[in-house]
Amino acid sequence: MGKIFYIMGKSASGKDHIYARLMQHTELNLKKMVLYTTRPIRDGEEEGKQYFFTDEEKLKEFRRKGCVIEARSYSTMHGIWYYFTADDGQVDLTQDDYLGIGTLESYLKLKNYYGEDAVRPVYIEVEDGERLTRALNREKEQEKPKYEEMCRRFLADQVDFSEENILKAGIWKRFQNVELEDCVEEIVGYIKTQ
Ligand SMILES: Nc1ncnc2c1ncn2[C@@H]1O[C@H](COP(=O)(O)OP(=O)(O)OP(=O)(O)O)[C@@H](O)[C@H]1O
Repeated sequence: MGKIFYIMGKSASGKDHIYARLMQHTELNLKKMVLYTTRPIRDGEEEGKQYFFTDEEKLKEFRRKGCVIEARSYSTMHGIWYYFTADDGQVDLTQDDYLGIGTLESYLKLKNYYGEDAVRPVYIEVEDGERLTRALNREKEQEKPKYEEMCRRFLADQVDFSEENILKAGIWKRFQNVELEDCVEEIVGYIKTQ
């Protein structure tokens, strides 16, 4: 039976970078599990790579078909952004292992949908000051930096990823992203034992 390795962590903890590095470890044979979002694409992102960039109409269509596994919305400085996971035929756990990225809430919904044993958490942590520095540096490189949105997410994450919520989700293992390569190696070791 295949597993879904699900990367979680606060904003700018390095999820996208870790995801990309794990996909390069071809010996793990992980397939992509790509979420949908209605947020605008950022410079450097590609359709179907970080997300499927879509609109609310598509979300409604998936809802009508009954294949939305989880959906969440954020009231941002730029309007409401939706993120959702749909059972769109991507995942076949009889065949493969998958790698996904999400929130604590979506992790719980995935476990509910695919079964407790099918979903394994990969929780990434970075010291807050360092993480804010990384977030700011990343934002500065954008053509149109969204500093207010960056701050909103930083504050919202402190609530969404509170210690209480992490423990409630049953997450006991955390991977520290100090040096990216060391962190990736540790996760590779963990995946191989699952
Ligand atoms: N170990 C590291 N050392 C230094 N910088 C890092 C490290 N890991 C990631 N970064 C940098 O931190 C920034 C955030 O990384 P990334 O975009 O992967 O985070 P994320 O968790 O996917 O963020 P978000 O949830 O906000 O999209 C990037 O600019 C990346 O280059």
